[in-house]
Amino acid sequence: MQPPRWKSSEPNQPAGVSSVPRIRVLLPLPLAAGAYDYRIPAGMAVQPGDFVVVPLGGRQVVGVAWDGPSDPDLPASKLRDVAGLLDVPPMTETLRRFVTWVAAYTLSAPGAVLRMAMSAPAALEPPPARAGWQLANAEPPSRMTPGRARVLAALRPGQVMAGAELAAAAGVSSAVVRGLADAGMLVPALLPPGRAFAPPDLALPGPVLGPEQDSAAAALRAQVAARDFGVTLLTGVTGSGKTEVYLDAVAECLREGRQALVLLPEIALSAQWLERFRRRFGVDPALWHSELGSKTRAKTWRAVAEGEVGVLVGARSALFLPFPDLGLIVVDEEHETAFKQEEGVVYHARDMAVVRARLAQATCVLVSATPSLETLNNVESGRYRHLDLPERHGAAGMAVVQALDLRKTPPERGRFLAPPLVEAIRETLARGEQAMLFLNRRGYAPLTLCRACGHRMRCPNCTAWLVEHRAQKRLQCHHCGHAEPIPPTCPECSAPGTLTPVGPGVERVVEEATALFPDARRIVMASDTIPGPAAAAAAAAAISDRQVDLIIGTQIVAKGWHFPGLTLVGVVDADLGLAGGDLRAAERTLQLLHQVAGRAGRAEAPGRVLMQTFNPDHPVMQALVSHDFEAFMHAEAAGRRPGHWPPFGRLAALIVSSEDEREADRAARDLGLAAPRGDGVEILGPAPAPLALLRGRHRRRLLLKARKDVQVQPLLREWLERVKLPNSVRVQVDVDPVGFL
Ligand SMILES: Nc1ncnc2c1ncn2[C@@H]1O[C@H](COP(=O)(O)OP(=O)(O)OP(=O)(O)O)[C@@H](O)[C@H]1O
Ligand SMILES: [Zn+2]
Repeated sequence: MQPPRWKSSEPNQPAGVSSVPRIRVLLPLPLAAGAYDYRIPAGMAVQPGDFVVVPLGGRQVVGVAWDGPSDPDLPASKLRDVAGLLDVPPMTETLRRFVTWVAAYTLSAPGAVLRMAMSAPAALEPPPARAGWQLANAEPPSRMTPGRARVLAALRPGQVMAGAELAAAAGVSSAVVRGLADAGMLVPALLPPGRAFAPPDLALPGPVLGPEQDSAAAALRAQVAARDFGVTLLTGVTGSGKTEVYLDAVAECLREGRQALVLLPEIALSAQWLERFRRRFGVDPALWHSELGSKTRAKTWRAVAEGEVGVLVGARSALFLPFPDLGLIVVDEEHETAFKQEEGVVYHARDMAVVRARLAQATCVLVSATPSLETLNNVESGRYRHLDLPERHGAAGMAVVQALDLRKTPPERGRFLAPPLVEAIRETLARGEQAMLFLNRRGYAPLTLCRACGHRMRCPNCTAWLVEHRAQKRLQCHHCGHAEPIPPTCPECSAPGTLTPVGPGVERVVEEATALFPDARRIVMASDTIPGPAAAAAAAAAISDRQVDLIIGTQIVAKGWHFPGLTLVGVVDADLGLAGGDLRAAERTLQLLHQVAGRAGRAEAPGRVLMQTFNPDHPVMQALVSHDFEAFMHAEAAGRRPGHWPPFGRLAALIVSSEDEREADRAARDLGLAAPRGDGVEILGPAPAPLALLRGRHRRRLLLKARKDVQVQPLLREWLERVKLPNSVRVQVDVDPVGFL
């Protein structure tokens, strides 16, 4: 093993009971036990943070030397040796503490969290060295051509250049370079590692900020320059320039020589954001999301660890990247549920961003036009600062929002667009402007029903209806991916041709719009038509270039798009998110509809938003019409405070699941009987989850509701320890649940 570049070669003797030097090593595996002890062999120096190779059973595993004392009762004879040290920058103490913190908060195995911080295994191997050519100290060759002379002149003594680059610099073919090597004039040499990411150009002028933007930006810059922990909520109506303002803080962070991380809820839909970044800094930021190829992942992870990445834009998992000195974390659209990870380690990236910022002595900026009640409550209690941009940038005013009462002006039979909306689209298109129709439901129809017997087509694996996708002529489950052809007869009563689609999905709206506006150039934006970042970028470009008149889509269209020609937004079913009785149903519906509405009228031409609803008097509709988000959130707070619902109390959910229904019931009952009791603690359930069957597993839920001053983690830990469950039963713990399915 070569001495690593990253440390002195002095062997260390960590505190231990015996004279045998030992160290704890955390492995990226979901082991409940946490770190294991290993012996440090003579001549090896291992410090907490070092990436090490250790034996585990019959395997060699890469882990991280961890903090804390080793187990004094473990005899030295039981210890196995650390097998090797990897040539990677060690994991910082900040990141190690973050891993430990997240594990404790979410009740996850520390190794499961560590795995998220080591999510690019290939990055732990040294980057492949590339070979190039260097001048040899040799006699000039007997045959000297002008081409050969140019090659030799292109290289300074000691300089190494790649063959292709050298040939290009000399204007010769690569055969000429090879010929010189054969003649002994050039010798192979290793190229110095190149920079994988170009540094952002801080000399480029940003936009001239308006007075309110300017004072918000100045406050953020000061916070970043203070190099101290602090959280700021940046609010402002859609189109007020929040992005431009926080990019100023990013620039300040780079000037401080620290790294900046920007979390976006859906990085695949961020083409316009990336373009803006490029304009501002002259380079692309590093990216991090689940669709990166493994090579790019490895390259990015390594470059982050080596401090070479100034700005990284990523999805929630980017929080676990090994930044050496993070100075700023921005969480854009902080209210978005996409920041909640629901599988594996269940965590909320917005909340964990605050934790990582605190551990790193960094600034955290939460950005939204419609912040969550959690965040507003933190502003109210003085924990977070608040900066607000009250107006749209430039000439644009806020769009006029109207609720369209479907009871008064219903659509024609079998249609879904009410006459006033149809008329508004017609006028908009006639003016040469763009219109958008939004329905947050994929497919053609959410339900297929037999007209003869009333049978509903359901998923065999989930508590869910099958959704018709007409283009594929299939019924699909949106939870488990089950798909089947549309049967010619009803599977229940065998009546032929009686299966009927009920309700609209976005495909059905497209069908209706096509019939109504056959000449309009349409684009459909749903996850099946916009499968990835490239498709999203192409769609955005086509809309910006005015190659499209009518945009029809699911929540993809609500994202931060800036389409100057778009003046009308029609919401096909504004009531959609209100059903279900979820704690945050109203809040979330408002946030989503506000965001869609915010796409209209962002340039000079005024915008208009029409929301089709059966509840025009609902507080959500009223808040949207009056643009009074604040009053709505006050009312929300007033509704939640007395019952100690979040953010005025704490929640944790246990989801018990098994392939065997009775086993799931038994386990849920046993957990219910063993539930913690006491002052300020309440247990709701067990009860079947709304998705009582999901991917073939029967699911039961228990909810622990506690007063704000109660620490729920120890309660949960003791609770789970009290109950012995069969291995086939899974219990998922969700601290601060966002979804209740
Ligand atoms: N000071 C400025 N000078 C020039 N252009 C600006 C300025 N501020 C904002 N803009 C432009 O106005 C548009 C809206 O700004 P931005 O996207 O930052 O707003 P936002 O508040 O983040 O919007 P949303 O919440 O809808 O995503 C963008 O095209 C942006 O480039
Ligand atoms: Zn299913």
